[in-house]
Amino acid sequence: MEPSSPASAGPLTGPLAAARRVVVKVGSSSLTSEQGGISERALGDIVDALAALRLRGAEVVFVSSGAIAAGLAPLGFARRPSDLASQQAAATVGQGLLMHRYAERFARHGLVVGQVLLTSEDLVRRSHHINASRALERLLGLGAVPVINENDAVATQEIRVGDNDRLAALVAHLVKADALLLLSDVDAVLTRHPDDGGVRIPVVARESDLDAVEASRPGTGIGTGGMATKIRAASLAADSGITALVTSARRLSDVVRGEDVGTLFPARGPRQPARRLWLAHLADARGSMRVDDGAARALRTRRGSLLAAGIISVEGDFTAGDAVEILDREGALVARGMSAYDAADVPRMMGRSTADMAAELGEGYDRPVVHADAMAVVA
Ligand SMILES: Nc1ncnc2c1ncn2[C@@H]1O[C@H](COP(=O)(O)OP(=O)(O)O)[C@@H](O)[C@H]1O
Ligand SMILES: N[C@@H](CCC(=O)OP(=O)(O)O)C(=O)O
Repeated sequence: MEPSSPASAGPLTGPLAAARRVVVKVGSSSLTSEQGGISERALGDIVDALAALRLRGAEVVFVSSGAIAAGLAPLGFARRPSDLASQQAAATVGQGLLMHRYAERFARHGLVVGQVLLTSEDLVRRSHHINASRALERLLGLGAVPVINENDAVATQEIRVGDNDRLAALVAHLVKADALLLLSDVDAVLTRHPDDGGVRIPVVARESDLDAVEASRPGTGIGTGGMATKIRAASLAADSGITALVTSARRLSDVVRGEDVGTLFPARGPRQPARRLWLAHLADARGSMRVDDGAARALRTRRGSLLAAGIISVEGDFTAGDAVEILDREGALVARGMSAYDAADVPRMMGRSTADMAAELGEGYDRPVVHADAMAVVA
């Protein structure tokens, strides 16, 4: 079948209007049946809707869960095992099956897919981050649809992102997407679980719009995070300048047509630099510094740099360039940032002005301990 041209499909409208690049994440619950196994029909509908999105001129990056769920039945598991090794085994089988189906179905629209399996290391380490981004850019440049999942077969507990909603938000940032769609088996974020009579929240413009939302009850047991991980991921995207929409996979074609469905998290503020997002959401803090009230205020209200004069104690064994947590007197997190000095250097700098430090400690001690550009202040 020949695909129709983008022009004939018409431009995107609604929340996706003007979106040049869209990350779409589909959860396991939308791809597999409760008995396990891939639902051919659901998968086919999703791929057709993604192809329609492409034909309307948007580049599509597809984050697909479902590897573990799709691998259960072939390996004889009656339900999702709780141990990591069995989940890894199921994922190796299921991921192959899923990719086979995707390649086949996208080909009907003249589209080629490329599998990209990531671990948190690929996103956390800045050098890997750049590698992943380069590969994805090239794939998109060649007109292919990247199909992304966590590399479950090798992702141990320590290096696991663990939930694909978060993975999708991080990927959206990585590829500088304009929009993120999180698709599940429920049409929107509701005030509470659908079985408890939840009603749709159409827009989350600020955190307080979620005050009345109860999202802790899990879904079917096929997916992992429930609504809570979607809310966190959509908020992460919106905070870093990417509009997010939470709806069901069934409504994807309505979204592509510009209909008012799901829960929209409009982008709040400008796109964040990669380093700040890394610090805020990914970096593994190697230590902490407690600061006095004046320094905590300067960071929180003026987004200033952390000077040695405001530091009252230091903990951990970090070296210059490591991420550290900056805590106020009471121990509440103020910011995360990259220390310009080793932990061992900080005690003799504490309480001194930058000018004194340079005069008394010599060359190399004339910089703030954490520069504002290398810091993400916690909202
Ligand atoms: N406030 C809520 N609004 C919508 N769904 C909710 C809410 N609280 C809990 N849920 C449950 O979360 C489920 C979606 O999460 P999950 O099953 O993990 O999906 P996925 O596999 O798509 O990631 C819904 O099917 C629903 O049962
Ligand atoms: N990487 C795992 C999915 C993890 C996950 O977050 O699942 P889901 O809640 O269905 O999006 C898999 O492919 O099975």
